[in-house]
Amino acid sequence: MASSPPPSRAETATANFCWEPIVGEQVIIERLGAKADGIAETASGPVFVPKTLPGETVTIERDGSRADLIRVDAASPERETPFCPYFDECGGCATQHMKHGFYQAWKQEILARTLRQARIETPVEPMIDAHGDGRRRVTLHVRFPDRSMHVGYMAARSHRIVAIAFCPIAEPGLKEQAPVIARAIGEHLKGARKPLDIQITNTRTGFDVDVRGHGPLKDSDRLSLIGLAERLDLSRLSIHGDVIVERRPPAIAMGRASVVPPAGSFLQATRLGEETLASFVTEACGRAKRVADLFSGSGPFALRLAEKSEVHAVEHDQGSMTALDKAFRATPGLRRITTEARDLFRRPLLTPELNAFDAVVLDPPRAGAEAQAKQLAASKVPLVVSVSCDAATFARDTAILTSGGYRLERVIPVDQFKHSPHLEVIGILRRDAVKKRR
Ligand SMILES: C[S@@+](CC[C@H](N)C(=O)[O-])C[C@H]1O[C@@H](n2cnc3c(N)ncnc32)[C@H](O)[C@@H]1O
Repeated sequence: MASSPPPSRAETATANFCWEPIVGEQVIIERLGAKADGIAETASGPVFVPKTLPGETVTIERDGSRADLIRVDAASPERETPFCPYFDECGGCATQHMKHGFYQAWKQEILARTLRQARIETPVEPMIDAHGDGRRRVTLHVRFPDRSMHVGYMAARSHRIVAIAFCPIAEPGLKEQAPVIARAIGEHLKGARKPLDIQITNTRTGFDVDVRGHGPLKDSDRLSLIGLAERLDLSRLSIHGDVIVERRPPAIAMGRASVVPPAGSFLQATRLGEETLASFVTEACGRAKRVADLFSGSGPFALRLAEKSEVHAVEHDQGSMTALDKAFRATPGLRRITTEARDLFRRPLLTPELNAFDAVVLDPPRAGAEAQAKQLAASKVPLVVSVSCDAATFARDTAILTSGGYRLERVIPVDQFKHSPHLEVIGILRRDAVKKRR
């Protein structure tokens, strides 16, 4: 019987790619992907290796195109010792192994490249560090595999929990207290053994905790959680936004106002991030008489803009609109703020409505504001300040606005999610006065 020739390297690699993990393979990292993974080109295609840098020789274990780092054999001069003891395992941070200058240049280039691909030529300004005292909100996970309880963050690209005693990138106070709170809540709800996601926000009056993943509570659980909130001195405790107990209103300072956002609603990740974004927004709007703040949340921009301008705030979450209205009424000396709960994806402000404003601020979720940008592109509004947490949708929406006659004057990256690939960006767009048609 004729023996078949030995498989080529590519065939072996392809076979391994399909069927079994490869352990102990050495590769060279060529570049970084948008999520900060190092990318090595192999015979079976690109392989993504987290926590590696271009030029490094590393040994990996891989399953298809995804790999885990076993060791760095030859390190890049841009490699830094991570300051967090959990970094190697934890999926929360992706870039602590990069030297600061390298990290900044890499992040800035992701934005610049995305804009170039959308044929937007405006130069990107230097990135502003807005980490400040750290994240004011963290989400910890509680899982009940087997008979045990695990509390921590998810491991990178996995549902495995990495137990942590503290999170060094959270605000002082929150960094050690968050795992204590999550564990205590897990202990109280462990009877149901449901996976829990516990969002903890550091507010002016204490920790505001929203628990996701648990179904409706039994009366006995409810009572025991009220007792726990007392013992942990929480300001508020809610399950899926349903408030179990509010011992003190969990207030957040927004400019001169104090806001109590609805449980579990959106909040900028760091105080300095919010202040930095808001200061660019208010500076660009200057003394504009009427400003529309679209996707306004509980009003971090509206409440600051109202020191000089009348503001119409629009957002789909009715709770956020109520919180903003209440804060406005309790703050003396502000110009008028009106609020409107409206789904801006399905019902964007229409061009004739937009034409009543001297400036429009946009701050949509990651999906962007395509429908709203199209209405703006046809409007006469002289100034649009576009705030975004997603470079790709920012580029898409900006291209819509520039094709409608806006000039993109400035692009400012704001690094609120330090140690991650996420980046905030502010675009300032103006159009010259549109002559009235006869
Ligand atoms: C990135 S956040 C910005 C919020 C606010 N500007 C801030 O800085 O806190 C986006 C906001 O858009 C709201 N949102 C999401 N989808 C929406 C929709 N379809 N229509 C209107 N608002 C929406 C969210 O509730 C959230 O408050």
